[in-house]
Amino acid sequence: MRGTNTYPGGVLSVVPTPITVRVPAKVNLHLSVGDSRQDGYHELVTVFQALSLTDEITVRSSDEPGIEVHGEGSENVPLDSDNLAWRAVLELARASGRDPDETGVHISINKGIPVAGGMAGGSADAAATLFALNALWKLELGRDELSGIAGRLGSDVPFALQGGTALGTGRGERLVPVLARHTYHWVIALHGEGLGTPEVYTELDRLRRNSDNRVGEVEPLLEAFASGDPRELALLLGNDLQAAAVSLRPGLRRTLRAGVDAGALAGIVSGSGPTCAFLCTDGDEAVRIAAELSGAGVCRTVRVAQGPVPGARLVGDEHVDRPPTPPQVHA
Ligand SMILES: C[C@@](CO)(OP(=O)(O)O)[C@H](O)COP(=O)(O)OP(=O)(O)OC[C@H]1O[C@@H](n2ccc(N)nc2=O)[C@H](O)[C@@H]1O
Ligand SMILES: Nc1ncnc2c1ncn2[C@@H]1O[C@H](COP(=O)(O)OP(=O)(O)O)[C@@H](O)[C@H]1O
Repeated sequence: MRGTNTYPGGVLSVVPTPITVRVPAKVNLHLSVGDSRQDGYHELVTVFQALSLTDEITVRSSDEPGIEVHGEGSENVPLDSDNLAWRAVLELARASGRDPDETGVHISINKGIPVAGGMAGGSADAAATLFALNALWKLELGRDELSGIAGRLGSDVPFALQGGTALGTGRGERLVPVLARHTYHWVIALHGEGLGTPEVYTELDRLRRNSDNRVGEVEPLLEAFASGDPRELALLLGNDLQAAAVSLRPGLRRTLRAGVDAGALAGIVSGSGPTCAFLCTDGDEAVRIAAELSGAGVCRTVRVAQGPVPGARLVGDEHVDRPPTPPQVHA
């Protein structure tokens, strides 16, 4: 359902230099969760891929600061300092010596990424806001500085800045790009009600007291990018959080089965779920499988997506090459 959510109810009186940034959703192709750390986080080894489901964030200076959210699921997005985009404004203000109470920024978010779906939509909005404000405030912060600030906002935020395909370690915030030259085709099955990330990690800890099945090593998956064959990749997808998401939402089992029955090479819960992602042989197959899945009654709606796509970037600037990237994990 499409919606509009506005705060604090004002039509803007000043409209200088709006900056619009497009930012992608992610899927974890591999998500290996270690034990719980002292700080409550889990040590991860993950492979992120950025997908062509995107949010658009428009940031402008305004004498009526605030945030508005439009699009799918907007009614479930907070409009106060709980919004990750707003937290990004405050964090960047502090980091650049501004008064967080006097930012004079208005943000408009157009959601295309499912809310609370395990596709890191809130993190994407935070990353896009950092990227946009770096331009609006002419801060000229480099990739590493922005990424450091992003990591303080959430484990998934640095990846939304970077995009592409990347190996994430630590909480998921330490990234190394992975060279994945080929395009992969996905069907994404969305559910009406989201799952909370902390709840899913807690459920995994609970399940592990009785049985401790973990995904294998990440290296075979990294090697599979060389051929670009989705069949090879499909055999290696794995997510430790999947069992926990399915335990909390048993209906996901049916969704995963229906995608594979419809012809997907493999299906996986995306991150903490409940969104499911299905890898397909090619774009035509993805369209066909999406049509079949949407009639199967196992999810709210479906999308077709491709990956990898770039991270946060200015709208209108999509074809401008980025600076050279750091060393790659796989050539
Ligand atoms: C599971 C993943 C997989 O990429 O994403 P989602 O599927 O939710 O989008 C991430 O680990 C989510 O990252 P993100 O949503 O940024 O989480 P954060 O805000 O940093 O943390 C929210 C909560 O998740 C748990 N958490 C998160 C990351 C991590 N490595 N270990 C954890 O245990 C903690 O309970 C933490 O308080
Ligand atoms: N800009 C935002 N977009 C979406 N959700 C947000 C945003 N800011 C804060 N949230 C909150 O974060 C929660 C998780 O949302 P999201 O990042 O979309 O999912 P996930 O963590 O499963 O990938 C939502 O339930 C919502 O309350």
